Amino acid sequence: MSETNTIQIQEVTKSFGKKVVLKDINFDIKEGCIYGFIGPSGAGKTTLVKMIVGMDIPDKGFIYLLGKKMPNLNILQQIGYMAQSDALYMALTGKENLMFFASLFKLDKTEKQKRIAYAADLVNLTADLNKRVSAYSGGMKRRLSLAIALIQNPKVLILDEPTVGIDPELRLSIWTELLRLKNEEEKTIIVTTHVMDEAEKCDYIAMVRDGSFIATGTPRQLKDQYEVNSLEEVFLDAGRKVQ
Ligand SMILES: Nc1ncnc2c1ncn2[C@@H]1O[C@H](COP(=O)(O)OP(=O)(O)OP(=O)(O)O)[C@@H](O)[C@H]1O
Repeated sequence: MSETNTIQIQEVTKSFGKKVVLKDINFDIKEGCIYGFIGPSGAGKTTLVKMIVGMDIPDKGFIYLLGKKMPNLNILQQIGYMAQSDALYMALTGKENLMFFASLFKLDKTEKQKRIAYAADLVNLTADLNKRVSAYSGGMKRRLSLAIALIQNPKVLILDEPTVGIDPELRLSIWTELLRLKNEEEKTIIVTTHVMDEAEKCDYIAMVRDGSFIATGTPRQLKDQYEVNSLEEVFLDAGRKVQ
């Protein structure tokens, strides 16, 4: 693992109307590590990842990704983003969706074909690639969205609840692949999740509640610090302390 910061979040605050959704967040994300943003619905996870990707702008503070202040269109090729709701072309087939998104990036023809085959295989969609997306189940659409996030071989992967609606077997194989991408290709990965056993697989965790990071560290550090055996207990204890 390198010590380079791929993402720096500095004093980020964001409100919608009168509601402060993120309060003065400071956090560094190191290259080649998996980070989990864990927290209940409405905690502010999606708002934060959207600002990291550059789809929204902080009211106060800054986000730097690969040394560039976000938002920055020039580094979109380096960011694979999987949103919480699927943004797919329903009338097109899975393959056509992958081809469309691949065409947004600078990839030569052979590379494009290779990436499409790799991404489809990873999410177990190869056999269904010629079906229209309108005929896909919810889980298949999530899997296609994940394949799209990987299509241009980005350095940074930002995945908003990537395994919701995905069966346990495929969930496991997706995690195996995320760990491989980290270990062998030094990808930096952010995952938001409600699932504590997924949090255990992350190198670092930020527990988010009411717009603040209430606890951060490795899973081991957090359990030791709170003297408990599970991340669920850490989350509950950390939540009680800030009340
Ligand atoms: N565009 C918006 N306009 C107004 N309020 C918003 C907007 N986007 C998010 N919010 C509010 O900001 C808060 C944080 O939402 P966010 O989607 O970031 O939470 P989350 O932690 O990702 O939750 P979930 O796990 O349900 O996705 C919520 O109260 C939400 O209603």
